Amino acid sequence: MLESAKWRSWRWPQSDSLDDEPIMKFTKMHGLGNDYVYVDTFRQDPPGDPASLAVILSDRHRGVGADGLILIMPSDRADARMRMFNADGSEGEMCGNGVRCVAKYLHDHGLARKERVSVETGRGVLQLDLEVVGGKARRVRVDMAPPVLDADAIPTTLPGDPPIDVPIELGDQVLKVTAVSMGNPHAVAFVEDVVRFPLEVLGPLLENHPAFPGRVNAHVVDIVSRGEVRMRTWERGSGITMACGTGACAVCVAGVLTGRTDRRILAHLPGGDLTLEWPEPDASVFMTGPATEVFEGDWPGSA
Ligand SMILES: N[C@@H](CCC[C@H](N)C(=O)O)C(=O)O
Repeated sequence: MLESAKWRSWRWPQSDSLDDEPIMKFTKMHGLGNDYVYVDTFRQDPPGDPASLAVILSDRHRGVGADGLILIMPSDRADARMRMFNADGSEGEMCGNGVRCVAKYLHDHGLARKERVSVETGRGVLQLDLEVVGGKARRVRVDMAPPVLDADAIPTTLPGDPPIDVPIELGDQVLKVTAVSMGNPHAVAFVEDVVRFPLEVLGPLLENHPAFPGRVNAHVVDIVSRGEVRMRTWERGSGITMACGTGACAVCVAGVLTGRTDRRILAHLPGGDLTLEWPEPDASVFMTGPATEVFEGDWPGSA
């Protein structure tokens, strides 16, 4: 067969397993490029196996393409409940960029048409204040609850409550990490230059380090000033992402605990900026940033 004819008769492989699936409506949203497929289970049944669905939908070549899946569900304690699944199908207790998008969805889609909404998460019920412009929520300020600093609860086997600047070995490198939980676990390392840091190599080593029995979200940070930092993230279960909201909160807390930053900071992430504030030791951390809806779709599609 001529080379050109061979290509004309070749077909993209189709996945048979999708043929009999019922149509599921979804909304693609992101906070600073940290993107998820959102499924509203107020208006349709929840998917039977959200962990497997998260893996399929997140695939950037054969799926919708996302850092994971977020279910927006009815709650008897709040305006809605959120469950989040990483791209590898593991469930995260909390997602800062995700919860801002959930609040925007509740407002813009008429499920809670008000400027203060509550969302039940693995970190408890959180309160979120919306900045509404032209009838749509654009920015959201979230009361992220106080950080968890007890090593067993983070969880980590590193010494200290919390562990502060503890050296750990990653391959042939040593990195000093501060561990904080915002409902989900974070390890923060202050480095010289976040852009030059080999996050794609050391991120997975830190995520899976034995000192973190539940794995960990890994962040590298460099200090611009006492009120401004740059950070990059390797997320547990999703790899490098453009932003991590809970991670930025953990960076704010780690900056204060290590004496490097003030209690209010502007964090520059690859996807944009977040403002973080931890007003006093036992207080909540407050996170402010944008939430964006990109498009709605059906899964599986009609092709
Ligand atoms: N992107 C998120 C965090 C998502 C969960 C995380 N990967 C985990 O497993 O804990 C954020 O914006 O906070």
